[in-house]
Amino acid sequence: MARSLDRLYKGFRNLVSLSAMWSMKHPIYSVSSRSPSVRSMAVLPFSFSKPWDFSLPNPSWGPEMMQLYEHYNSMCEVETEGEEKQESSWKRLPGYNRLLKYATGGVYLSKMIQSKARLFTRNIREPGAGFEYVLFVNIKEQKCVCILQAGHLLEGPPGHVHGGAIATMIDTVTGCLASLSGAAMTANLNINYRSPIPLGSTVVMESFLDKKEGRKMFVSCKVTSPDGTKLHTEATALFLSINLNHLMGR
Ligand SMILES: CCCCCCCCCC(=O)SCCNC(=O)CCNC(=O)[C@H](O)C(C)(C)COP(=O)(O)OP(=O)(O)OC[C@H]1O[C@@H](n2cnc3c(N)ncnc32)[C@H](O)[C@@H]1OP(=O)(O)O
Repeated sequence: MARSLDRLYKGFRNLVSLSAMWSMKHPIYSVSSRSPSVRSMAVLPFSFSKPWDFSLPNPSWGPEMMQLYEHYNSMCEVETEGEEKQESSWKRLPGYNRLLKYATGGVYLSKMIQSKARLFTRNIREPGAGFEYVLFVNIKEQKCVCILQAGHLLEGPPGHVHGGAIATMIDTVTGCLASLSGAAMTANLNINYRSPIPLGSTVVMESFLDKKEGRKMFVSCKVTSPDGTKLHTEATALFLSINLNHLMGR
């Protein structure tokens, strides 16, 4: 089991480099089926034989979501300086509803639960209904950007996004950043909600690694309107890198 978890995090790191390859060749939803690390990392939300990459555009994405996706996706392309080509430090992270085909987890999980487990933010099948998002990371700058379009199933106050849904996404974005160099868990998350997010709207979530002290990673996150003029939410988080046995209840 510990080995499987290790594969999960290695796989997550692989995704960073794989995503660049995919973004260059997608028709929408196409995913290389040749990579064994990808095949082993996801189960299907639908009856397709390939893992479904939720981070690629679908018809529910509005113009702002598409525009921002294209903006950041174009930054992931290979940069050319004169004759020289160099890999961009931006990568799009593919998004699956499962990180491993066969879940691993605490020793208390039954096989039945494990087989049904799904990533919280990727378990709504109807396009546009829940969390529509795509993550981009800049490894050099230790920065993560998420473009989020919040669907109608995320309602909290009438017509606006639930604070828990916003917290979920902040945890996801900061968590991705903190996990780039290995397994990490949220120890602390502080959120200031500054202005409500209308349902159906698109927001930009930017996360930075502020400080690293041993196992501790201090990460901040800001949620704004696409043009950056409206601040919706601010957060700081503490992540602790963990030994994978920690998740095995040992
Ligand atoms: C790749 C997929 C992308 C998806 C991303 C999704 C990301 C989602 C991330 C999550 O949601 S994780 C789930 C929510 N988090 C948890 O369930 C964590 C539950 N808590 C724990 O498991 C442990 O408390 C934890 C691993 C966080 C820390 O336990 P440890 O035993 O490893 O640490 P320890 O208690 O020894 O503390 C180590 C240091 O951290 C400090 N510390 C620990 N918890 C703290 C806290 N809450 N606030 C401030 N400091 C804290 C602690 O004081 C100490 O400081 P010093 O070294 O300076 O003495």
